[in-house]
Amino acid sequence: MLELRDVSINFRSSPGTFDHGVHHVLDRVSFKLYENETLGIIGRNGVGKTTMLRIMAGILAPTSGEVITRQGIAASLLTLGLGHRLDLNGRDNAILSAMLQGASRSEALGYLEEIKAFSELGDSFEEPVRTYSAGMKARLGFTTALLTHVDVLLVDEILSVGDAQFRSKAEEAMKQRISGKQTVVFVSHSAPQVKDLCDRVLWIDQGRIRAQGDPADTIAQYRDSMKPARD
Ligand SMILES: Nc1ncnc2c1ncn2[C@@H]1O[C@H](COP(=O)(O)OP(=O)(O)OP(=O)(O)O)[C@@H](O)[C@H]1O
Repeated sequence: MLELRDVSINFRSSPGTFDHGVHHVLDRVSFKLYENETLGIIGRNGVGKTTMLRIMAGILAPTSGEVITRQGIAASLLTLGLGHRLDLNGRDNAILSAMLQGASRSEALGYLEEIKAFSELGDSFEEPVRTYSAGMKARLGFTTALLTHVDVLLVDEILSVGDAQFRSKAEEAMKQRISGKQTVVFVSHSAPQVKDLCDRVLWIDQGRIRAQGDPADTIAQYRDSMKPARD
């Protein structure tokens, strides 16, 4: 339902750096995302996992290559720490985020009570988001994205925040969503979460797909690559 074909992306870095001001992040990456699958993306810090999600969401355009989506498919990026208007309260932020993820205004209003209940924000739901702690913002962001319906859910490291109680509730809700008819791309540094939630895993290294396939096998290869070499 979504395909990356020979996608490369370069960012401009400060002039005078060793790479002459151009930072090559993804280098001719190709893969297909199939309907209803949960695809995990793993790799070291800074290899381009978030960048890949942003390309799939249509937020970033690749330098070269194509992103092919079936007509009418909406992909939405579920990420934390972005997208809140600090002057607005939780309720208005939830409406705004739901609409940015493709919901109509009436659909967004229809999700509100469920978002308020799941996020456990209580009266704070009516308070400006600038008064929220990081964990409260995370609850609001996660819940809004979770309860808004999208064709492809792109999940960036969101199951690693919040307190232990909310984290396990969030993970459970995500599992239920994944086991239903939902196509998901999941970026995480947590091997147990990736093994538990994903059907297939891509390992990104030095701009390319280094390995892909069964989650346990791919994670094992990734881990082996990080072991210090012995002579
Ligand atoms: N808008 C941008 N401008 C310049 N460089 C960028 C931009 N966005 C990302 N980068 C660079 O691209 C590289 C990949 O970043 P990205 O956030 O995709 O990595 P990641 O694999 O998700 O990392 P992490 O595991 O640490 O979250 C990094 O070196 C980052 O500095």
